[in-house]
Amino acid sequence: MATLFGILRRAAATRQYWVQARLSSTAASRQGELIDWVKVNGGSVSHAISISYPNAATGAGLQAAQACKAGDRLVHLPAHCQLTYGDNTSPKLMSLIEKVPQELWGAKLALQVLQERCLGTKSFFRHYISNLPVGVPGIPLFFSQDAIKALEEYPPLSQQVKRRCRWLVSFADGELADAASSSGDPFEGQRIDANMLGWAMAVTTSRAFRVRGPDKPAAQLPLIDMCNHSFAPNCQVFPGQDGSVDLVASRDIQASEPLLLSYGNLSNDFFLLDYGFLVPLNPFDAVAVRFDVAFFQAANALSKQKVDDEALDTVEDFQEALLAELKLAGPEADRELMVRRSLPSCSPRAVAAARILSAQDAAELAGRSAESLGQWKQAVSPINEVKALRMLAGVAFFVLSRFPATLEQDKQLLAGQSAGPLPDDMALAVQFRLGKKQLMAELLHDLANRIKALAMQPIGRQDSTAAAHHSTGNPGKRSYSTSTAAWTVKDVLR
Ligand SMILES: C[S@@+](CC[C@H](N)C(=O)[O-])C[C@H]1O[C@@H](n2cnc3c(N)ncnc32)[C@H](O)[C@@H]1O
Repeated sequence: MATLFGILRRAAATRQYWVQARLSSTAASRQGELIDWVKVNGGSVSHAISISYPNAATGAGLQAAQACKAGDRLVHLPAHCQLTYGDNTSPKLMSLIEKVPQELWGAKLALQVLQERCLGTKSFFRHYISNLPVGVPGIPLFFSQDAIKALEEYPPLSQQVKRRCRWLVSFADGELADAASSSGDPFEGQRIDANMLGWAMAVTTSRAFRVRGPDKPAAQLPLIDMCNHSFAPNCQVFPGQDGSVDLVASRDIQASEPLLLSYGNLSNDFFLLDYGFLVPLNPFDAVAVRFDVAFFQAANALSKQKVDDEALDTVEDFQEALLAELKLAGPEADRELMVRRSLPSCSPRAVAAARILSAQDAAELAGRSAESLGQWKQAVSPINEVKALRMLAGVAFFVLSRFPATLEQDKQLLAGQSAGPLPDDMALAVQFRLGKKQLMAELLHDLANRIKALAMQPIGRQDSTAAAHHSTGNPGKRSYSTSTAAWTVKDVLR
């Protein structure tokens, strides 16, 4: 692994990203050639758009050279101008593409991109290929060892990076080396190493479109792929019946506004891994938490739960059954819980699990489906809710405390207070993990607010039913008065 990061890192350092803050005359003429290439090959490019350089961080982009109206077609790209694989791919290349696992869809397309690159001036796509960035340094495949180490604070991402690296090395050393030494080499006699394959994969994951659905091969869309990302886009891409693709203004656009597409409602894991950038305070960011009954129970203890702790020491059959319904227990369990930035979507399964594990007996949850237990508005009872919220807060606290560096330490690192200015890859890695900590801190804050809000409410009639049950059905446990509002949740919080 060390070797691969070393190889990719050295390669990134010796190459210049072609997108500079200012447009060099060579780059400008190459882009002019790309626009002409689209036009002479049956496509169209509206005179209302041009290539721009918004800033060094985003690289090049498209912008409106003149005002455009909603619905205006800005680029039309016929099917044969889209770089993809399929019927026209040589059998030798196709057999390599088929050996790539489905989840690495970007690597399948990367092999076709590499073939075009190796064909050089003989390639139909030469104007597109010569406009591609020669490095995508924000993508973690090209990170230094230190930056990878900084990412290891959040294993769900660092493990994916390492898996990709391992696959790149083994595929390049195995399948690609074999292909090079056999007849009909698809790469014109050029040896494709892990670095070249890594470059091509970074190019495809950061620029490919899957407009025809996830089951169809992805495609590079020349020119259209120069649109940068925004969650408030002003353009959309539409596939046509004949295989063509259009870039269309989705609202009126003023002159000199950038043309922006949404790459999808993605978490920062995807933005970093596939595109090499992060969206600060990304509303779709998420933290993966592995569900484990013992972990939730320990979190509960950590939150200093005072009421009925003994009920939480074991998992009763009714709880096990509901957890299995949520696929959090049993042979088909999927224990990954996603905690998302917006609290209402803080993993309904996590909310349900906390309510289930906080229930004192089966009667408390009678008539409730596992699904309804995951909806914030469908609390079991104020008392159960406080216990569940405290459990979730304990989980959030646990997750936060497991990060080796604190939120404050990361902020100091980014401000250059600890070790001076960080190299770009380290800054990205620290920003990424800081985002996860901020998300968990926001969750903790929101849970605390919910607990406080509950504490202000008297327990009403609805809860007195559950309270009555506990007072009669569980003689050993703390008894609740059935008189309306005799209890407030403040009592539970003591
Ligand atoms: C599809 S390409 C867009 C064109 C690209 N900027 C270029 O120079 O050719 C996607 C790449 O653009 C950059 N990018 C796009 N949107 C961005 C954003 N909102 N913030 C930072 N970088 C962005 C990232 O480097 C990403 O990998």
